Formats: sequence, C-alpha cells, structure tokens
Amino acid sequence: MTKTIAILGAGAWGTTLANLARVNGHEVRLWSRQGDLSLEDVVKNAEIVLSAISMKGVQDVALLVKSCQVSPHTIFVTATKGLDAKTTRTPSQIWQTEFPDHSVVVLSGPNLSQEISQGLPAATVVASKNTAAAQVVQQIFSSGRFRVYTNSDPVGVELGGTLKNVMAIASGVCDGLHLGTNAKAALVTRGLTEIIRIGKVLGAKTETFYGLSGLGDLLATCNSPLSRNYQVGYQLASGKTLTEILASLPGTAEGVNTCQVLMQISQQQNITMPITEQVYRLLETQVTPKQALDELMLRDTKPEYHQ
Ligand SMILES: NC(=O)C1=CN([C@@H]2O[C@H](COP(=O)(O)OP(=O)(O)OC[C@H]3O[C@@H](n4cnc5c(N)ncnc54)[C@H](OP(=O)(O)O)[C@@H]3O)[C@@H](O)[C@H]2O)C=CC1
Ligand SMILES: O=C(CO)COP(=O)(O)O
Repeated sequence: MTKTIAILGAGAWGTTLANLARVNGHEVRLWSRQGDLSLEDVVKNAEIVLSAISMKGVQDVALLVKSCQVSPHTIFVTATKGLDAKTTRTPSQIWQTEFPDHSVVVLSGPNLSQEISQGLPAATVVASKNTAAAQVVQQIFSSGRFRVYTNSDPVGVELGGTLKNVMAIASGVCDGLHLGTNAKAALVTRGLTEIIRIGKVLGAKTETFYGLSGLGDLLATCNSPLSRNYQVGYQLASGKTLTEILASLPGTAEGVNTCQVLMQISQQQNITMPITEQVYRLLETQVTPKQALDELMLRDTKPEYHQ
C-alpha cells in the first residue's frame, strides 16, 4: 500500500532512502533547511516521518516537528548514527521523548549510501519495541536490491551503527599506517568487544551486536574508503590535521563527536574503552597515530575475554 513519507535531511543518506521509497511507489516529501518545502507542509498527514539529520541537528529538528501538526498514528523512523553531545542520548531516545505516544523505529545497517545509490545490493535492520511498526517500515523499503530485516532491540541496533564509527576512525589509522591485515583483524575484533562492553551498559542486547547492525556495519565501515569516518582516520595517519580533514570531507563523520560522548560515559561509569580512548586522544592531538598504536600494544597482558 502506498504510504506518505516525510524524510528530514536531504544529505547523502536522506536522499538515498528517499529514492528507495520512491522506487517502491511511495509518496515521498524531502525536507532540509535549504529546501523549498516548509517543515509543516512536509510532515502534515505523513504516515512516516524519517529523520536522516546529522546528530548535531536532531534535538532541534525534533522540537521543530513537535511544533507542527503531526497525525497521531505517524511512525517515526530514525536513521542517524550518533549520540547527543549534551545529554548522551541516542536519536531514538530523543524522538521517543518528544513523541511519547508514537512508535519509533531505528533503521541501521551496513549501508554506505554511495553503493546503494549505484543500485548495489545491501541489507539493513529496522528495529522497534512495536513489531507492527517495524514491519510497516520493512515493507516500505524492501526490494530486490535492499533486504530489510526486523529486530526488537532498537537501542542495540542503533548503538551498533553509532559505536562502530569510532572503530572506523581507528581502522582508517591502521590502514593509513600500513599496519597489515593481522593488525586490522585484531583491531576490529577487539573493537567489537569494546562495543559490546559499552553497549550492554547502555541497555543493548549482546546478540544484536553480532548481527547486520553491529558486526555487519563494523565490517563495512572499517573496510571502505567510502566511509567518512574511515577517511578521518586514514588522513590523520597521513599527517593531516582534523580541521583540514573535516573541511574537505563530503558530509558528516559522526565518529568524531561520538568519541567525545563515549569518553564522557566511560569516565562517569568507569568502563574500560582502550581503543576509543586512543582515538579520542588522537583527535585531541594528545598522541600521534604511532603513539596511539604503542599504547594499545603495550597494555597489561590479560586473558582474552569477549565482553
Ligand atoms: N551517508 C551514509 O552512507 C550513511 C549515513 N548515515 C547517518 O545518517 C546521518 C546523516 O548522514 P549523511 O546524510 O551522510 O550526512 P550529510 O552531511 O550528507 O547530510 C546531513 C543532513 O543533516 C542536515 N542537518 C545537519 N545539521 C542540521 C541542523 N542543525 N538542523 C537541520 N538539519 C541539519 C543537513 O542539512 P543541511 O543540508 O541544511 O546542512 C543535511 O540534510 C548521519 O548520522 C550518518 O551517520 C547512516 C547510514 C549511511
Ligand atoms: O554508516 C555508514 C555505513 O553503514 C556510513 O559510514 P560513514 O558515516 O563513515 O560514511
């Protein structure tokens, strides 16, 4: 059945998702700050409101939407991968707080938008506490080129997509320093352990991180030069400053902000996050890429545990 869908954020991801829904015959209205359509007109009577806004704009946009007329049955979908710098909340937590009586669905997976725009096959996950709402969103986006799975752990799905961005920065550094395949495998595997450790504290289920939105997105983002987060790390390893890199980066690298928020959480809650800590210190120019590597390699010896 044809749905009316408002997509907020006309960047790389919002545009790609809009095209996927249009190809399936849905009526899509795309909103951005630069566009001609008003937010009021875009969200009016929309059955789905999907946000692909960068993390830094989510809270403000959610408040703007709240001031518009939204149908009581509207399902909110969030595709942002980040954490709020002020409150440390996830995007779905922000949308749910502002719209407590609506269903909120998280859409996240190994989804490099450039590949999807080219028509290459991909899979993703839609997660919600409300299974029926997740199934509606699954039908909207599913096609022979885009396979959509449902999941009932929205926070886990959301955190998989968010936390891997910090590991993608670390992986870019690893490749930029030409440390080899063994080093990369060790980094990504220990990265997953670190993601699970913090994810569990933040309320996610461990098994979710072994799925598409966790391990799947970690593999995609840590291995692709198309990833902006990976690019940040790769270019830091080549000696560029973060300011230079961000100035020429196409779009948003959420891992930079996420890393700062994670350091805040790890200090408050006393969680060991060695890779995140070294990425943070690198971004803050407290260590060089080579020093960050040495810090990780020379940590105390210990048994291999996975959580
Ligand atoms: N690109 C990808 O492959 C994927 C991206 N994502 C996630 O989707 C999100 C968006 O990424 P992407 O589309 O690539 O990023 P882009 O930088 O291409 O687009 C970001 C969008 O957010 C909007 N925006 C930013 N700040 C604000 C604000 N304060 N108020 C209103 N709108 C704002 C921008 O609007 P304006 O144009 O007006 O600045 C733009 O429409 C990120 O969280 C990213 O992690 C998830 C999966 C895949
Ligand atoms: O989330 C993504 C792929 O799943 C996009 O990664 P980047 O934001 O690093 O480009």
